[in-house]
Amino acid sequence: MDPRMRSHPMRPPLRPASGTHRHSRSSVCIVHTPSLEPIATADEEEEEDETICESSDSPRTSPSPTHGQESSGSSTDDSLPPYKIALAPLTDGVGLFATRAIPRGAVVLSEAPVFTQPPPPGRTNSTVMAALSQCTRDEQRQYFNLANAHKAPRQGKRELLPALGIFETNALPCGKGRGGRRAGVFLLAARLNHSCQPNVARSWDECAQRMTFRALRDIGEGEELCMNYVDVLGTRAQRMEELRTAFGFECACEACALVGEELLASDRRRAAVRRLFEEVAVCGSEPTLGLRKVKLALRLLKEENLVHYEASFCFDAFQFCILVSDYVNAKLWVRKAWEASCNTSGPDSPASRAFKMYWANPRAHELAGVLPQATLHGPD
Ligand SMILES: C[S@@+](CC[C@H](N)C(=O)[O-])C[C@H]1O[C@@H](n2cnc3c(N)ncnc32)[C@H](O)[C@@H]1O
Repeated sequence: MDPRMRSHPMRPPLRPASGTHRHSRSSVCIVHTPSLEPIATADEEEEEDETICESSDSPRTSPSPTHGQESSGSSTDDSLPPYKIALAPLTDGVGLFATRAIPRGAVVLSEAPVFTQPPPPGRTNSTVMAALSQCTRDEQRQYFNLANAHKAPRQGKRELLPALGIFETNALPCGKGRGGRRAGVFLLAARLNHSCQPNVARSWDECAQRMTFRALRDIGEGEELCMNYVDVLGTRAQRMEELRTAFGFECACEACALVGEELLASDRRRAAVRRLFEEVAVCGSEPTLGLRKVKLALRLLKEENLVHYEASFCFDAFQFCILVSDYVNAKLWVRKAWEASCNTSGPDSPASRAFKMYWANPRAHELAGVLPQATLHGPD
């Protein structure tokens, strides 16, 4: 389960090194996510969307799924689920498939966990069994029909008892409880397979205690809905190794099926984006160079059909612009970051709310005007 807790890397939130609100030129540091302090707190290590509201130990909401809700302007009035469970030919089991076209940003599914568990060592087969005893017969039946990647021992990992094995195969991170970060099983979303070119993003809604799954791009009728269990910026060999170790399967996704020149090009692009992600963070005193790197990363991400990091890079570009008091372009970049964030995690996520706040008032960012004035570029 652990790798699914880190579907993509995020930098820690911006924290002034000295506790002051200004920076010397040499200490300027670009961070990939906004400081959420004015609005909310977030655990950036695992990039969860956690809005300040009731305790995450609040009573469980109904696990009945909802779907087809709106996000940032996309619209559908069809009340039937936009997915169905069907055999997934490239995997051993089933998957979720779109039953109609789903526009980018639309909520595909919103589901409460059937139950949650604390992190190990507080999570054992007995604690999972105890939680299951509180579920209905139908939920128990559905639970024991889910995939189990821990049926047999493999690669130094011991076999797990069925209840725990199913939990570790299917659970997703969902907020913090008293015992630490919790994970839960979502009976429908557990059917989402992994893709290194995912078309669905998940975000945890702390207030509603539900996981929301949104379309990362326009999805066609019949297309399989897939999220990513591990970070997808590695080369195919790195991704395969991680999936094999954690889940014991050989990834059969479109990106991993590439061969020859196409595979080499894909590996090169992903490796370059990962490198740029690191390099951009240390370009604080060279905003022109930093912005060039952001634009290159965005182009490579587009070529790879990867959407996940768009908001993050656009927010980096915003920071380069505000460093030199280019508020016109800063607003264009942070608006783009907001749009991307709404599409992946919804308008109420802490990141989306922070982007919106900086869009309204870019001067509120603590890096504003730290470097001599200049004019940079807006998005293409
Ligand atoms: C959370 S379940 C996903 C749903 C599962 N296919 C089912 O039938 O219930 C995870 C398991 O699905 C399979 N799986 C998921 N993504 C895959 C992929 N890209 N390639 C091959 N198998 C995959 C693996 O067996 C994995 O352990």
